[in-house]
Amino acid sequence: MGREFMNIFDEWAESYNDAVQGRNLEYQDVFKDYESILNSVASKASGLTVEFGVGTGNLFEQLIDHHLDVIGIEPNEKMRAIAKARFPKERIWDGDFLIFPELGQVDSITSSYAFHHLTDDEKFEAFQIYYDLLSDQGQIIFADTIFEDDLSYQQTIQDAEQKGYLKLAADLKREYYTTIPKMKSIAEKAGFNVSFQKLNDFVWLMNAKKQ
Ligand SMILES: C[S@@+](CC[C@H](N)C(=O)[O-])C[C@H]1O[C@@H](n2cnc3c(N)ncnc32)[C@H](O)[C@@H]1O
Repeated sequence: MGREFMNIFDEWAESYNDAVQGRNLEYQDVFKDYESILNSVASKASGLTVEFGVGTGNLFEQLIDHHLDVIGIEPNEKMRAIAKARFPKERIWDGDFLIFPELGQVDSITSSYAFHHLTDDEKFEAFQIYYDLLSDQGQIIFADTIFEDDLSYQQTIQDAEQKGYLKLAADLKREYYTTIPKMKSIAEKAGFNVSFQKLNDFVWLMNAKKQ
């Protein structure tokens, strides 16, 4: 289910929006061009759109601004409460990438800064679920930290340690960041054509379309 990191978000919920605005030095490069990254996701979505890992609702807001019919799924109670307070009339439900309320068929599955909470096996499980959930022209549009290869992953951890960014280094070691070749293979095995676009030194846009 990938819900093992909920305690981190219990602590981070209140200050999360400071971090995305660059006020947390360690995460400045991770959140560089944050609003434009979210816009890259929202501008590709169409039709009935689900967002996983809504957090405080920043991508959710852009999806609404793009006039999409959106359902948000967020497992952390504190994060969900913040998003719900911002968008009281919208559908923001408890659930996670793998276990969520019945949605019917959807056209776009979106997420930002969240898919790395699943192991690679869970990522494959999620993509299998999404294949059945999506309409024929449906697509997955995720922005998340992902590395070009294992070497660049290890180098990024070393860089963070050398800069004294110990929280960032611990995060990179603890959570399930993957590489582009691994993610490409996961998506293709689940029946998708996938492309990747680099958005900053950490974050890539992944666009997976049903074959
Ligand atoms: C770094 S925040 C990103 C929030 C928002 N999408 C953004 O771009 O600012 C990650 C979010 O993913 C959620 N999350 C963690 N594990 C998850 C899971 N297994 N399924 C869905 N969401 C998860 C966390 O609760 C948190 O709200």
